[in-house]
Amino acid sequence: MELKEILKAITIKTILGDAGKDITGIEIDSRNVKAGNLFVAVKGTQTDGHAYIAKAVGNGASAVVCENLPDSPDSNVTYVQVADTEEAVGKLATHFFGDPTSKLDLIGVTGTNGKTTIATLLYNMFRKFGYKVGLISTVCNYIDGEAIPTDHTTPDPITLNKLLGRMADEGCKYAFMEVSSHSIAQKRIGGLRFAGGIFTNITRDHLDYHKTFENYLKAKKAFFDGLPKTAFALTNADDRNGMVMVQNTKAKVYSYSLRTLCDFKGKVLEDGFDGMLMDINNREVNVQFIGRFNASNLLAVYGAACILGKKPEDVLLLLSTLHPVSGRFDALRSPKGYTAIVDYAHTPDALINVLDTIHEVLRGRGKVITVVGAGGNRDKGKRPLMAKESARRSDKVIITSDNPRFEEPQDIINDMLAGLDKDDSRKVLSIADRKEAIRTACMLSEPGDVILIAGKGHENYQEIKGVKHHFDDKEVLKDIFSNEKY
Ligand SMILES: CC(=O)N[C@H]1[C@@H](OP(=O)(O)OP(=O)(O)OC[C@H]2O[C@@H](n3ccc(=O)[nH]c3=O)[C@H](O)[C@@H]2O)O[C@H](CO)[C@@H](O)[C@@H]1O[C@H](C)C(=O)N[C@@H](C)C(=O)N[C@H](CCC(=O)O)C(=O)O
Ligand SMILES: Nc1ncnc2c1ncn2[C@@H]1O[C@H](COP(=O)(O)OP(=O)(O)OP(=O)(O)O)[C@@H](O)[C@H]1O
Ligand SMILES: N[C@H](CCC[C@H](N)C(=O)O)C(=O)O
Ligand SMILES: [Mg+2]
Repeated sequence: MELKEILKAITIKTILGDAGKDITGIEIDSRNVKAGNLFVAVKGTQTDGHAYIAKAVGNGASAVVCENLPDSPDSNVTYVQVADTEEAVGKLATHFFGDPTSKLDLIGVTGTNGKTTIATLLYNMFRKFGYKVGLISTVCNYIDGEAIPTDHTTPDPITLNKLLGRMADEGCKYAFMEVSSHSIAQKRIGGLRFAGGIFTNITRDHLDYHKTFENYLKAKKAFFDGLPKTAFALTNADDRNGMVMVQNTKAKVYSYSLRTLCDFKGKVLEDGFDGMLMDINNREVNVQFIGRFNASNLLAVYGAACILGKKPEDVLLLLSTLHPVSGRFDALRSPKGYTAIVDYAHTPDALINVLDTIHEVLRGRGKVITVVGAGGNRDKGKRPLMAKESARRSDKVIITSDNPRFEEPQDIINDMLAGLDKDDSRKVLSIADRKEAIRTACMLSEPGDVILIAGKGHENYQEIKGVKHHFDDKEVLKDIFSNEKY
């Protein structure tokens, strides 16, 4: 695409050099620049992209968008000066990749918890409706059936627009996407035109980055503030900040709730480890999900599908066929009659959340056995707390290994054990071999009991000293179940 065509997407201050040249790609990382690319210099959290302009040119960049023009410009390169490169990059990228959100409906999901669940369920549901659909999520991205691995919840603006561009080219009608607070604050979603936004909930998280809860909330709210009039904004009325999120949006506001009357109102009529019976807008539906927070997620999915024009009865029918997202409160029933739940909970808060939900459903009718470890070379402060919160909410805890990375598994286990007082210690044992730990939990379980296997969820590996060894909690369980006598 011609440089001057790309530049139509933004307001420029100065231009130095030829604007008629053909641009072969856009990059924000000098290390990825190839011949004929446009390099956009962005000020980051660690360093300033302006320091890498010469490197980008060395790698073949033929044009540069920047806030400060270099002192000694290269005569073969076109320099474009703008007020804010972070603001410009999304707009440039989306224009370069064919303005994908003018061709498909993009729905963003934001909030502290439930983004992956809701975005993935909407993706699954709309595929079942017969559409080609895209998904951008923490676990994996999809262009209809094609899986594309990811290492971000919301990718950088170049990767994101490239993905959306491919989705549009391949005929996707919808794209469902997780919108992280980082991506809003860093304008990774700049230039995208959303057809809808969904808010789940907000609790303390990511304060290392946002510094205060107030800033974190503002980042989330900015997403709704930026939605166009044509979009919908679906919010959770049960969250104390649910209505704050949408108070300044131009979008059409809808709400969902398990407590108050609103557009999409739900109630849990019966719950068990096989699923729930819910009432949604006065219709009953059986769903294969466990726990009140999933009832809330399902309401968001139901609401969004109805707003997107699907008939409530068709939506409910599909809702009943959906399965939990892999490793998110993923329950397996053993032949012996106990339930094992694989969940990605890898923080004290998430463990509290999951264990409290288990007790809500169990209502004292069985024991809870938790198998948990903590990752190596990551936040050490959470280790003792993870052990303590697990012990407080379980009849038995088996402390084991997660991804030890470059640490010794037993050292990590010892850090966890340090969080236990005398009473807690009585119900805790440690088995470093994760397979053995799961096997022991199964052996200790009786019909009606629940085992929580926490921390690794969908991960299918165990990372030890730089090598990822195949390991899958669910596979281990299935193997144990197949040899179980009942
Ligand atoms: C703290 C943070 O969010 N950082 C993100 C940010 O990078 P940054 O601002 O730190 O970049 P920087 O290293 O200071 O560099 C500044 C600029 O110089 C460029 N550069 C740098 C070096 C070089 O040699 N050449 C060069 O051109 C960089 O490409 C960048 O454009 O912008 C980059 C591009 O978008 C992101 O990849 C990067 O994510 C880092 C790796 C990260 O770990 N982010 C996490 C915290 C994150 O984004 N998480 C959220 C939520 C996760 C969840 O809870 O679900 C997510 O959406 O994934
Ligand atoms: N609506 C909810 N409210 C509270 N907790 C939830 C909710 N939905 C899911 N959870 C819990 O939070 C965990 C993460 O869920 P999910 O992956 O859907 O969230 P996310 O917002 O995508 O998180 P991330 O920030 O890691 O991408 C789940 O394992 C589950 O235990
Ligand atoms: N993305 C998170 C998840 C970690 C999950 C856990 N299994 C671990 O390895 O610590 C992290 O890197 O902290
Ligand atoms: Mg997620």
